[in-house]
Amino acid sequence: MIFSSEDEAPIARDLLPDWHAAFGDAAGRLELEIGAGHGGFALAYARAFPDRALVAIEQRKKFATVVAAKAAARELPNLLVLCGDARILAPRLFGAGRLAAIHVHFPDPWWKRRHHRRRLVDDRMSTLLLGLLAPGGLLDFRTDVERYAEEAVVRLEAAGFRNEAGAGRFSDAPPDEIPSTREKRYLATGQRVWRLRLRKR
Ligand SMILES: C[S@@+](CC[C@H](N)C(=O)[O-])C[C@H]1O[C@@H](n2cnc3c(N)ncnc32)[C@H](O)[C@@H]1O
Repeated sequence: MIFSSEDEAPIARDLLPDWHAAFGDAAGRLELEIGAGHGGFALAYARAFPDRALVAIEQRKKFATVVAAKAAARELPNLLVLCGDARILAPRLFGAGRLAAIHVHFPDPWWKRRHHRRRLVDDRMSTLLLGLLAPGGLLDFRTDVERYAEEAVVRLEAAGFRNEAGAGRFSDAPPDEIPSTREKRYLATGQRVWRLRLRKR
């Protein structure tokens, strides 16, 4: 597991992984999930879309190990589960404009003000996510925390994303949406989920 709040090490861009060697043709549509948790989304998404490749990063080793074992048992060659801090790993794994989509579902809200800097979607991360996406690429953000959703939409639009639903607005669930582990619970209880579907211009 990798922990670092500040990481200024130079990025060896010539050492980025060869995703075509790892995934074959599916690497033509390479996607990232950040904070895969128990893997409900990653496992179902990889099965539903065998022609897409998904890299799922989860910082908790226990979770990442279990999801990776399930991916192997279910024979999902288009899913790679990695353990570490996505803020540090992502720029070392993907070149600029390499990703077709990034999925961030129910990131930890870090309620206390002094913990806000640990929030996944801050200005630095917004710029990083935008840079990793190809033009037209999708940022699929879901949260159950209204305040986080309101802050994220402002921050991400300011970073340069185009909001599919219109500026400042949230999206409905697309009919073919694949729910994450946590989202399945909310679909059962009816608890509201705020969704952002944002595009790189
Ligand atoms: C509230 S859980 C949601 C899990 C899953 N996305 C879902 O919807 O069921 C948030 C997850 O993100 C992981 N996480 C938080 N920050 C992370 C980071 N910087 N890099 C990778 N994983 C992270 C946590 O360990 C946790 O498993």
